[in-house]
Amino acid sequence: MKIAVLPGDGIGPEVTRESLKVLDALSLPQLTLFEGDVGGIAYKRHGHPLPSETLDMARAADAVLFGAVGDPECDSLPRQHRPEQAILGLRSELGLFANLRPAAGFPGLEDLSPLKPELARGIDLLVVRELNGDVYFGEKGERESAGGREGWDAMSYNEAEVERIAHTAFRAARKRRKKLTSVDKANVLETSRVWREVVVQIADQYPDVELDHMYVDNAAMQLVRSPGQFDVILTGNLFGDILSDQASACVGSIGLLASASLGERQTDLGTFGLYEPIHGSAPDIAGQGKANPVAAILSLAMLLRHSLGRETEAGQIERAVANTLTGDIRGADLGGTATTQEIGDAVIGNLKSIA
Ligand SMILES: NC(=O)C1=CN([C@@H]2O[C@H](COP(=O)(O)OP(=O)(O)OC[C@H]3O[C@@H](n4cnc5c(N)ncnc54)[C@H](O)[C@@H]3O)[C@@H](O)[C@H]2O)C=CC1
Ligand SMILES: CC(C)CC(=O)C(=O)O
Ligand SMILES: [Mg+2]
Repeated sequence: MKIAVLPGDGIGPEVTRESLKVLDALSLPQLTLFEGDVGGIAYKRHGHPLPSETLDMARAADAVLFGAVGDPECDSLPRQHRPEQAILGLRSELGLFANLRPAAGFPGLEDLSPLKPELARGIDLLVVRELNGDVYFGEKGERESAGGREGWDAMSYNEAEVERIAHTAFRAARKRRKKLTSVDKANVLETSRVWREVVVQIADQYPDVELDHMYVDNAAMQLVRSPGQFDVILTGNLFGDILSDQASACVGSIGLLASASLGERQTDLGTFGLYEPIHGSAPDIAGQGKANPVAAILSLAMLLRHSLGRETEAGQIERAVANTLTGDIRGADLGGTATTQEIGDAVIGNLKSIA
């Protein structure tokens, strides 16, 4: 079992450290970890945010454990050298087109959600976000216009791209409550019109899954008005990025939500994938011990489940996190005073009493 560990920038190394402590506590046999530079730190050390050694290391592994990238000191670099290009590059180079972002209310945290407790309690959804296309990967540039410099980014989805992510979402819905909401902006965007037509075609193969469609503006509103109505949300790269951050706040904090980015490659152990918290490098709290490591620790659980075939250990970590959150160990994001390290230690303590 080979895991490439890419901690990255800001709070990335801080939360990844806690995940690695949890992994260590599991004492899994035949596990080899490789650590690589990625993001702003990689640019500063190697002149590129995604050095070829890092990409090769990720390719050679069974799974990638990723922290976060992003560094204010790099914000004015040309786009190809910005830290964010590293995560975009990993997603596209590794063919990771399906981003799974589960969001479920944690018992004991209902009062910490900005929503009413009864609404927060009802959240149990999965955002299935397409990760290799959309406006993030379209042509982009700057040109002269009558109004001065004009920035532009092309948005597009082709049928094949929509088909494969739609299959992922329908299959996920089958294992859950069998309800799929496809979120688009088909009343305005050609990209979304093709998206919706393809999703409708694919739905024929999943008659047991109830499909509905929602415009993204309405979806953003419904997510705070009545989040319990959602089971699986299928959407594109941009809308999925935004809606999943919003879902995290509904649950209580962006420091709680994990993600798996999967493609088609199978290994002897499972599906190759990259696992990361949904949050970024949070430079505003980096180096202060204020980062909540739960999202990173739950990302490790997803890694064990999807890429290493370790469902038992994944479930144990999830239970240990849930038990920790029902206790009184809370980080600053949840109104408490526990440090990143203290939260990680508490999860390990709970894990030891479960495993
Ligand atoms: N996958 C990645 O590596 C991502 C990288 N970024 C990058 O991260 C940098 C910062 O971006 P932001 O828009 O500020 O998003 P962010 O997700 O880093 O932070 C947003 C807010 O949430 C808080 N926060 C985030 N994670 C937290 C945690 N684990 N515990 C407690 N509080 C937490 C931060 O302190 C901040 O106030 C940028 O350079 C951005 O491009 C942003 C999103 C994803
Ligand atoms: C940093 C961006 C490239 C993407 C992002 O915000 C995300 O994937 O959540
Ligand atoms: Mg994001």
